[in-house]
Amino acid sequence: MSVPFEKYDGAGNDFVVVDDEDWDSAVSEHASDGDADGSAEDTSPTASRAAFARIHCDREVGVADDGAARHGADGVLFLSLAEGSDTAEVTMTLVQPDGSIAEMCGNGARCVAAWAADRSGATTIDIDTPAGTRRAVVEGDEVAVEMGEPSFAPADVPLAGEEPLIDATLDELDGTPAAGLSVTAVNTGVPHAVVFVDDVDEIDIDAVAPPIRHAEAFPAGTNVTFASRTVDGAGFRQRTFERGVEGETRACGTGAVAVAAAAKRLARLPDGGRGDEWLTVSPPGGDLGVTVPPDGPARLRGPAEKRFAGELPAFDDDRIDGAGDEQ
Ligand SMILES: N[C@H](CCC[C@H](N)C(=O)O)C(=O)O
Repeated sequence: MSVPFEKYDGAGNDFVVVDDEDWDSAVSEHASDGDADGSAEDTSPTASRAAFARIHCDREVGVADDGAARHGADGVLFLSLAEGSDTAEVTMTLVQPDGSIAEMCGNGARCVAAWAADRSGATTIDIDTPAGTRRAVVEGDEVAVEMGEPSFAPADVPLAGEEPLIDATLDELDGTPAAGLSVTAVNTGVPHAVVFVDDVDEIDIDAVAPPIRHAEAFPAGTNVTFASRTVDGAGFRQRTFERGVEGETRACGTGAVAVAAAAKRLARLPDGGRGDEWLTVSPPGGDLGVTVPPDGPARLRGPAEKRFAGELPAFDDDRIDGAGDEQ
């Protein structure tokens, strides 16, 4: 039983894209064919989606690009497209490599818009996410997407404490590789702990990020985004250790917005900016543009490209069951 997919990426943050209709017919065929072992996990779409994501996002043995140079993905985008007259509407569900569902994904949303434009010809796309509906506009090979208003409120991030974390050190990090680092906690659709450093290239992210990612200060966990000013001072370099990927990604859209929002809150924007100018934030995978205006939603802009298409086993029971059992 296989399911068609397309591989997209936004500045190297890459996703397997599956149309919900294709997934649902694979699920119902699988159940009716009696392939299912009869357990709820085997045919329940949610559990099966998690198992599908675990297997095909794996960086060692997951989906391979044409040259098999790179395996896996930063998540699976399950999409449902409704076409209007000159706009399109897409319901987006991002299942991450650990099987978790993320409330929002900035680069994923931009890839969703490119996918919808490729299918419908529309250039304005409304994307329904668990974090709310976000409007995207496709402009050539770039996509700009509204990202809502960043929030530092403890209830929004969310935080365990009553006070916002603004350039704050966490006692619980003492004795860990993250000891002494200051974090600024902001929700840009998902939680981010932003850490400004002198040079992001000097960070041992796999050692320093996990103590913050799992800190008790963040009851829902958090993504960990490091930022340093570019040499010319006009923008920021960015590196993000992502919750749900449990590792560094080549780009993170909500992370780029978090850098701009935290820089604005800490009066670190270039030339004392108010945030309504486009700010370049540069993760390893490519440049992103961000605005964080005083009176409206943040916006994220950058490339979103289709790389290749194919078919993947949806319910290869020998492999999926194993993955499902790990839950
Ligand atoms: N890992 C994130 C979701 C994906 C965010 C990132 N890929 C982006 O482009 O915003 C989380 O679980 O909060």
